[in-house]
Amino acid sequence: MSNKEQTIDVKPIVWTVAGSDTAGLAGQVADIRAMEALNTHPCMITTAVTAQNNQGVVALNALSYEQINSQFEALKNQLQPEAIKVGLLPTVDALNALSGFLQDYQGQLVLDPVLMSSSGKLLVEEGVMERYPSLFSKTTLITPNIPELAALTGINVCDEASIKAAADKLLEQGVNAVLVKGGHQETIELDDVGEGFVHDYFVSQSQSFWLHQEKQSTENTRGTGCVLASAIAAALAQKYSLEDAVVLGKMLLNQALRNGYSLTSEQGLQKGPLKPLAWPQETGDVPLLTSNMQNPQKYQFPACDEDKPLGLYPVVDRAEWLERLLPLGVTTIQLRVKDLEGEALEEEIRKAVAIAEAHKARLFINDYWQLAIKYNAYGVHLGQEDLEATDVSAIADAGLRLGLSTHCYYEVARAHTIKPSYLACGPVYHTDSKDMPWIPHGIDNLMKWQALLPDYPWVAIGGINLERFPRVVKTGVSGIAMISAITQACDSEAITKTMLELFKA
Ligand SMILES: Cc1ncc(COP(=O)(O)OP(=O)(O)O)c(N)n1
Ligand SMILES: Cc1ncsc1CCOP(=O)(O)O
Ligand SMILES: [Mg+2]
Repeated sequence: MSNKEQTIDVKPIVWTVAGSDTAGLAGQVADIRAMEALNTHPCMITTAVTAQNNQGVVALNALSYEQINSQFEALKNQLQPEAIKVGLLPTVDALNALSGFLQDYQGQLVLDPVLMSSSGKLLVEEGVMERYPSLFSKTTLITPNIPELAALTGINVCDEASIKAAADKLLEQGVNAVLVKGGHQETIELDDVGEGFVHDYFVSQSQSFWLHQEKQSTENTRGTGCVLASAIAAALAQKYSLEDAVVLGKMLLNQALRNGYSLTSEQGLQKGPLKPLAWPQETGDVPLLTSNMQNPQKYQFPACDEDKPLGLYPVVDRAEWLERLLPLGVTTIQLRVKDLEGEALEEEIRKAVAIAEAHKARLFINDYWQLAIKYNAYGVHLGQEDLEATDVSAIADAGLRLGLSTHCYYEVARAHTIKPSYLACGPVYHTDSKDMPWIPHGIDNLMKWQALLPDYPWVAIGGINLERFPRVVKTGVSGIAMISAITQACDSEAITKTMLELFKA
């Protein structure tokens, strides 16, 4: 036997605490499909054996406290969950069995408050809804649709303001975050929002945003809520942040809706299930993400000369670097000044624009979008926190290119909504040039995002040096950005020339 250490690929475990569905459309069948698609292992705690067909729920056979509790007991020491998805809790007994287990549980929990079937049949006994708040202190995310939000809060949810008020009420009652699903928005008044979009609202103590998705025209929608909540739980189990898990959950849902199928062609009975398949990789599945409910504004930014990759992309802090690097053949460069203001800053930008123009190079100005417009730079590079104080339309209207940083799925969705001229992915490796809360993505993630949004030029940044350079070139990115490998090299000109050659090769 070899003494080489064996590496075992351990799959994160996710529990579904929910009802079964004889018809194989919703409930735990849907949960399992979603959890497996996101590369996690599902364990099942069944709260009710439902008798369903494609017309609806025929019978709901709730399991007893002992029957449910024995399932928790069987799993709790051997197959501990990274995350739990809770669906149908038909009885107070089911809720009590779950509450008992949760007393010592510190992990993630996604609560999908299943109260009614899609045909309007009440699925929970008296007393269950009133006891829901007892689960809230353990709830990472609750995912009500509009009727469920109204039932849980007693608020008449009829417009944007009441969606927000009702979601805030759930936060006040102790849940960590709320995702209000927009699937039932026919019932509410939407100001200035065009037809054809579904709008979901996310809110936590620290953040809120809207997700927008063009409605898919399909009858095969059974199990939609189950797939979404399970996908979010699976993404949490994969250690994604909550915001990322929500975006990934939506992406898997969109994929699943596209791949849904019918079981019969009989009129009125065609409603089939969704089919989540695998890690979402299609551009069309990425939701649009904004801070308000209105359909996202469409911007048009010029391209960065599509036939010419951005190439080696030094990020420098003074205009004099342009004098040194552009004559070597560098065609893209960024001025990133963090220690000047007022006249001195403006002078540095003015000088850099003039030098770049003389060399016909593409100069991006970091952060200072107004000065970039004033001096007519080639483009602006912004991080997502910069966006809050930016008039994005002004940059587009001035005809400047826009590059946006992305560090996670949430930011990828937000950037894609703006449709900039390029997207930057970082940090690819650990960087000492900036304090960053992000775990380095590595080459694999860079390639995953490029494959997800292949229509953008991608720029890799973070910890890229001469040794790593060839590996990054091989990913096919349009540009490779760096600070220290060039600006702190013993011979900046020599390393620049070597990298320019490596990019060409
Ligand atoms: C090409 C490129 N990618 C990412 C960044 C980082 O920009 P940002 O997130 O705005 O952070 P600061 O550079 O302002 O610290 C970049 N500058 N260039
Ligand atoms: C500004 C920035 N944004 C993501 S990584 C990074 C720093 C890159 O610097 P270096 O190339 O020295 O790692
Ligand atoms: Mg910035």
